Amino acid sequence: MPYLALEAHGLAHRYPGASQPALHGLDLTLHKGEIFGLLGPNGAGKTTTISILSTILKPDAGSLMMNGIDPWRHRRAVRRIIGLVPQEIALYPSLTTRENLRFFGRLQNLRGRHLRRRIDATLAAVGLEQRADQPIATFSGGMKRRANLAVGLLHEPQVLFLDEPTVGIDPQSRQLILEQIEAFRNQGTTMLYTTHSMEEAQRICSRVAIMDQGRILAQDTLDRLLAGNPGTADLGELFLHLTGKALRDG
Ligand SMILES: Nc1ncnc2c1ncn2[C@@H]1O[C@H](COP(=O)(O)OP(=O)(O)OP(=O)(O)O)[C@@H](O)[C@H]1O
Repeated sequence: MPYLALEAHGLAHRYPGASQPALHGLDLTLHKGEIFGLLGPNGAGKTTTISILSTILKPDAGSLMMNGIDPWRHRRAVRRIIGLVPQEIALYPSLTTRENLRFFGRLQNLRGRHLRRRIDATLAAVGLEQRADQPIATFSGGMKRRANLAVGLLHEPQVLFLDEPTVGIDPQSRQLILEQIEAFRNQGTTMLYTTHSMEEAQRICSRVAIMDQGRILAQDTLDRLLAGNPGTADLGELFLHLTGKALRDG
């Protein structure tokens, strides 16, 4: 039985004023050192799940353990070991990459020489050393995505949540980000990754969950999911079979 980096049971959430819950009793496990793909059409509940797992949003019901720690009782300790790369670019456009990293690093209580070392290491990890002192506003979409990724890595999280980190970028930047994500996995980082791309999920994820309308419909290795659903040749067909929708509908 692999060591679990994260264990969630029965997570439920309804946004104020919404007629339907965004999540209905979701169960999810992350094995230490794996890339886990969370797939679903628009509105399935992927971002809501990530918001709860990264302790930004409190669920109405359910339990969550992260590396054996209850994040609701020990939020500060848990926030030291998790990182979040949000779907929206969350950077100050008029500041340089280095200035953004310094600002967010201080928010994470990194200081002095350690912060400077982490900024240099993170800039190298995302391939932005040469652009470190240029304002984010001058960057291409792919470079902004890489800078966004850098912020999530600054404090060397053990568990990293990535919400569509390759959305809307050119194939070269996408390739670079996927290679970086695989490199973090090789260094032992556990990752939960949301995407609309079946090619990406097939390439980098050891296990996937397919969700729709706030529910997980299936969760396993790709091989076992395909074996358990005869007649489905790949992830796209499995997704269509389970949800009645094409994977990329947005
Ligand atoms: N702040 C909010 N207030 C009210 N409803 C919300 C809010 N955020 C999300 N929702 C609703 O909750 C449901 C799940 O949304 P969520 O953003 O988690 O889906 P998603 O799978 O991440 O979608 P996408 O692929 O479009 O990012 C949707 O019906 C959405 O309209």
